[in-house]
Amino acid sequence: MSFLTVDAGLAARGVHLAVGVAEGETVAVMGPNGAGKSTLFGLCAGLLRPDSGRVALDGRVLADARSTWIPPHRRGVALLAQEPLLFPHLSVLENVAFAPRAAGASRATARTAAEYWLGEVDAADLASRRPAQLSGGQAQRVAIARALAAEPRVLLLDEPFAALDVAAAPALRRLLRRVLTGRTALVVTHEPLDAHLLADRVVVLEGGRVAESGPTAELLERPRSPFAAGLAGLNFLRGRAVVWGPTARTTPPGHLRVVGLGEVSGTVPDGADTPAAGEEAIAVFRPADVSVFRPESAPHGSPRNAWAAAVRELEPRGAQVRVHCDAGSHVIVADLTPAAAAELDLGPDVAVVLMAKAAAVSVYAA
Ligand SMILES: Nc1ncnc2c1ncn2[C@@H]1O[C@H](COP(=O)(O)OP(=O)(O)OP(=O)(O)O)[C@@H](O)[C@H]1O
Repeated sequence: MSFLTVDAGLAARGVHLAVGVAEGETVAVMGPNGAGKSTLFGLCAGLLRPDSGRVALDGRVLADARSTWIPPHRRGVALLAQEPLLFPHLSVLENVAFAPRAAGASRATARTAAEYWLGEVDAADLASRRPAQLSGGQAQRVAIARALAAEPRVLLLDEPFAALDVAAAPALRRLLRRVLTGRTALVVTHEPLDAHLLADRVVVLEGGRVAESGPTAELLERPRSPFAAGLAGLNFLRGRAVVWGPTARTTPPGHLRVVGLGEVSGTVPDGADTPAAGEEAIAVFRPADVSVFRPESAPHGSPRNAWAAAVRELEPRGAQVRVHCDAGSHVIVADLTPAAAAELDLGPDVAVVLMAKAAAVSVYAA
């Protein structure tokens, strides 16, 4: 059983989340707006009460839909908000000492603890300042020290870099990497890089449910949800695996039928699960591996995937042009050079044929 176990729902929000976190594990929580990230934190921190299921920490139920309710300050769960919420009238040291004081420590013990944690976040020299005299990055470090001074068993960080300017983020990222090592924590982030640097594992939420979970690198390489595919910058199609004939053709070995698009051929990557016929399967491919043709000049009889599509919009993207296309009921994006986009005279509503070699399409079981 996990150290922190959430298997809890809030019907009014259409949310039911099942998430387990091992002791000492840091988990990145990702997902689009409204996916349930804040609800997950609220359930853990004691800001929301589940109306089904329960939340438990180290075998002790923190909240359930019936009678159990441990109040926030007795859970051993610290929530760090996007904005560092420091008491404006207290010094930095007093802010950090507040947590041990509230837990019953003597003034001297609380002060010693505060000095220790300020040292841990490289903010010892800020001890006598007021919050108004801190930069955003400094205030966030102090807020982290305060959260840690409460000696929480679980730390919840809600987009810790959201309120920081880009210049302050790298130092805080290094700091968090250090303090999160071996700590039980959940971190909401929109950055795959932060998931990779700070967390052991990613949980992706979509529509109030856990869509997928796994090590960051694996999730980006073989996403199983449209959201994770978006993070990885990949086109994503979901369908059912098909096997042709009594002996399935083996090159290319992966085929799936995608509703609203047709058949897609790809290759099962090493280490991925080959889908059985009829099973749900996923195809992903890079926008750079999609070729765009005008219908009249599209090559025929090629073994590639070919989809009739219409350009929806063009988007400049660094040295490339990203072409968003409607192909059946799906959106497929292709990256072209500006010269190629100009030569094809692409624009909204222009009819095109999109092609992708089976070797460039990864197919695996959903
Ligand atoms: N106070 C509220 N009352 C009712 N429903 C809410 C409330 N807050 C959020 N919801 C709903 O609960 C669902 C989950 O929302 P939640 O805020 O947990 O998502 P989120 O992943 O944190 O989103 P964001 O990235 O926008 O912060 C959504 O359908 C949302 O509309």
